[in-house]
Amino acid sequence: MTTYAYLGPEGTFTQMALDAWAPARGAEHRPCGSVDQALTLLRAGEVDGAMVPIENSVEGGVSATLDALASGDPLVVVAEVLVPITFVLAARPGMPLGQVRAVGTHSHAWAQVRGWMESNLPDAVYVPTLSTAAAAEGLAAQGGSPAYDAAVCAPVAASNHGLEILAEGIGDNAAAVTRFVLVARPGDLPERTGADKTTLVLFQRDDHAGGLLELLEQFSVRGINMSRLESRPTKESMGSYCFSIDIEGHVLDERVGEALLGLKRVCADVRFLGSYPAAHGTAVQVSPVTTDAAFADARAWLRDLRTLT
Ligand SMILES: O=C(O)C(=O)Cc1ccccc1
Repeated sequence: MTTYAYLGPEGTFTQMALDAWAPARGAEHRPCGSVDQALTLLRAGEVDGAMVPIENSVEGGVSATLDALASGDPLVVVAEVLVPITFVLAARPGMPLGQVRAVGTHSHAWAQVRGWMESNLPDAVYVPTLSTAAAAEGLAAQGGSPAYDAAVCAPVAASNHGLEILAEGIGDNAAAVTRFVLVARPGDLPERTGADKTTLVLFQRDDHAGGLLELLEQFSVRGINMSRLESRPTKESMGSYCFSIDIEGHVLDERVGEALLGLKRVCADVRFLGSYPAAHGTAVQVSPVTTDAAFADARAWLRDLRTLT
């Protein structure tokens, strides 16, 4: 049976993403305490895949995931799942809202309920936890003096632990969506669907004027749209960054292959983090001058030139 690790414990949004992608009936789901733990199990060959959060429509990239994928033994994204996010504030039965002094949750959840907290619990202290469900679990398990009085979590995490809901729908943006990725060890490439994404991490050769432009023009001249661009410190020295990028297209698309060749020339390193079907399923718009056929025609023309002269 296929085994998947995920950011647990039970009741996380990550578990919802994994359930949506691979229902637990047909696969083993193994909860992990952190993104790093899930990826370590995967790298060690103890699980076949790992579901981890990568990006949120309100708070942006999940640094722990981006950094863990950018270094270490190579891993690749093989699928993405979008999950709409709804938060509740939950506490042990009998705790009134007015007595909540400290709130435990995941940093991305806290960032998404800041406005509600400011209006309703302006003096509440934030206590970070490794996931929203870990906050709910910790609250239920704690003895006499809990580190926090309430948890921001999914409704299912509150009910799993017999917590009472003090407020629901507390997210500042009702349309918030989090993007999760299923990561695997490099192996079979997901098939090309025409609605694909490719994830890359680019390391610059050196710091110079127009350096980022030089990387991005590799996409632009080949008609490739980017759907995410983030700079992350390489952790080597102050001011040293790599770029974590999602583009539209599959590594088997000619225009993507050509862009990768260009990047390989101008970058110190290019880390390929996979090509996989985009969750939205909408076919990538390709201009007539960047289709596979256009690249093949141009290559045939050059081949002829070289053999004729
Ligand atoms: O903590 C969770 O439940 C997670 O799955 C990570 C997360 C946290 C906040 C928003 C989306 C995902």
